[in-house]
Amino acid sequence: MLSAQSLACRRGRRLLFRGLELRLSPGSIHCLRGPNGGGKTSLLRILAGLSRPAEGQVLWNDAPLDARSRAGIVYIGHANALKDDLSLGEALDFLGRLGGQGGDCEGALARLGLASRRQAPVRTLSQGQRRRGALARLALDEGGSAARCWLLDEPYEALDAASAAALSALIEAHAARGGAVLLASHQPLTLAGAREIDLQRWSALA
Ligand SMILES: Nc1ncnc2c1ncn2[C@@H]1O[C@H](COP(=O)(O)OP(=O)(O)OP(=O)(O)O)[C@@H](O)[C@H]1O
Repeated sequence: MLSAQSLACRRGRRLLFRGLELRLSPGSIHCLRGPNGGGKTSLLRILAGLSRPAEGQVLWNDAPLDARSRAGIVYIGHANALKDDLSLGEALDFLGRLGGQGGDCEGALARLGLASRRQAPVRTLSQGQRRRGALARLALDEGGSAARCWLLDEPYEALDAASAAALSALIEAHAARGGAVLLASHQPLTLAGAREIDLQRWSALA
């Protein structure tokens, strides 16, 4: 599905990693590990097509990633990207449309335990509720036909135990449907069939 060949990443004057090889196949779950500042966010952004690598390339089904194939990727970064002035339902609907996801917003919010907050302005939500709202985008994929690749940056941050369990269930179900998932996390995770990728293997930092 999504793969990387000989990737190198430079931030400012520092080379973070080089020679990175990666293959995210349908049905796979990978957990990206590495120390603070090691380049996990930088790698996810490169894989999502949001920034360019210093060397190497990102491939979608063995062809260079382009605007069309980027539609197959759902990237959820540190920022939740929910507009403060919209209601949660409107903000999710906007994000879903922008990402070419159809899906049922009401059902997606219910999956993350946010059904009762659908009309609430985003600005009135707690940190954990905003994170859950952003992650409800993943539930929009549930009825979709195309198996996408999810790139998630610290998705468990700020989640309570019930929401973390709901997220794990979404990730495992997505992989079972033939989707691929790469998530960066510092937390110990128990996701069925997940493999670890240690970014330090390609580190160029002294
Ligand atoms: N816009 C930028 N300009 C220059 N350097 C940057 C920029 N953004 C990030 N960096 C640097 O790149 C390095 C890697 O940052 P990145 O956010 O990818 O790490 P990370 O592994 O995700 O870290 P964390 O575990 O703390 O989230 C850090 O040293 C950071 O200071």
